[in-house]
Amino acid sequence: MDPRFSERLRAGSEPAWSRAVRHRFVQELCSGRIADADMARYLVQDHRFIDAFVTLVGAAVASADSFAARLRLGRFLGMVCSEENDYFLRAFAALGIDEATQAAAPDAAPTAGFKALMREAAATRSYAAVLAVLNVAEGLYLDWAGRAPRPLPDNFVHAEWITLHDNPFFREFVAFLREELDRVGPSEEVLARGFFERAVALELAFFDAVYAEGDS
Ligand SMILES: Cc1ncc(C[n+]2csc(CCO)c2C)c(N)n1
Repeated sequence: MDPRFSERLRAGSEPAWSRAVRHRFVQELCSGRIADADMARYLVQDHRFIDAFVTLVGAAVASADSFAARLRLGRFLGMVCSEENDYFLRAFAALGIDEATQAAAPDAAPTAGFKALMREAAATRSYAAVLAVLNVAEGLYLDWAGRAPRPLPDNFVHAEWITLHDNPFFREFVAFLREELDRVGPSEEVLARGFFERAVALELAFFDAVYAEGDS
């Protein structure tokens, strides 16, 4: 039997998907051994990612083909704009990163690439294209967070970044995103596959950039 559409896209994105899920950043985060400077560099870039991501979820709300999907995406959007942003503020305070330090860091190349990809997907006005990028941004994070060994690290900066991406609400949301992509993706296969593969490559590059010399 053919695997579901979302799984065919995921399998087609290998080996990049698995390299991202097993990345050094993920290993060091989940063991609590990541250097503060590396975690700080990641979070400053990721906070910029979330800004563009909110635009993308807004595009999903606008392009969804049912009221039920719009409600679900809208509830998720509320969570990202409240609890998740609150984590960043507490983590920045704990790591001693003030607003000036955040503002001084330029976008790393993968951050700029992601912003452009999310804007491009939103501009297609295609629910399938938006879902392809969302499935990567959410599904890949659930995949690594769901494998994190227990107990979680003591430091809340590490532990909460894992539980934000591995909790019942998030699992259900990722399952919903996959069902939606399975339903609307096949009729726009080339478009969906293109966005999916570019997003996986950027996730891997985003993790690599944490350790890139001379990059901020
Ligand atoms: C580069 C990058 N890719 C994906 C995510 C995952 N992510 C972004 S917003 C969001 C919603 C709820 O947590 C999730 C899972 C990330 N943080 N950074």
